[in-house]
Amino acid sequence: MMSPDISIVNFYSETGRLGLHQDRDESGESIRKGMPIVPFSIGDTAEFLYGEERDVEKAEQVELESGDVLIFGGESRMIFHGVKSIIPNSAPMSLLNDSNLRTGRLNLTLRHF
Ligand SMILES: O=C(O)CCC(=O)C(=O)O
Ligand SMILES: [Fe+2]
Repeated sequence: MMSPDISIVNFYSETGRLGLHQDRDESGESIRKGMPIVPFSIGDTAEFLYGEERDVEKAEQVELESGDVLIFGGESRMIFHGVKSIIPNSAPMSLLNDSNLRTGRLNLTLRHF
C-alpha cells in the first residue's frame, strides 16, 4: 500500500526537457521499500526516456500523452528516466478549451517521502 505525501510539479514549455536521472530525494526507507513514483502527464505529449543506465543511446522511449500515468516502484524504483522532448501542439483540444491551460506539458509526480 502506498499513500503519497508529496507531489513534484513540473511544467515544460515546447522546448522543455529533463536529462536522465534517478529520483533520490525521498527518504532512504521509501527508496529501500521501492515505494512507487507515480507521474501524471497533462497537456502536450512527451517523448519519455527510461533505462537501466544513464545513457541516452541505450534508453527506451515511450510517448506519454495527456492522461497517461506511469508507475515506477519495486525493482523499477531507481530506473533512469527523463524527457527528451515535448511534441508541440499535441494536447487534446478539449483540454485546452475547458481548462485555460497554456500550451506545454504539466507533470505531477506523486511520491511517498
Ligand atoms: O516529466 C516527467 O514525466 C518526469 C518528471 C521527473 O522525472 C521528476 O520530476 O523527477
Ligand atoms: Fe524523475
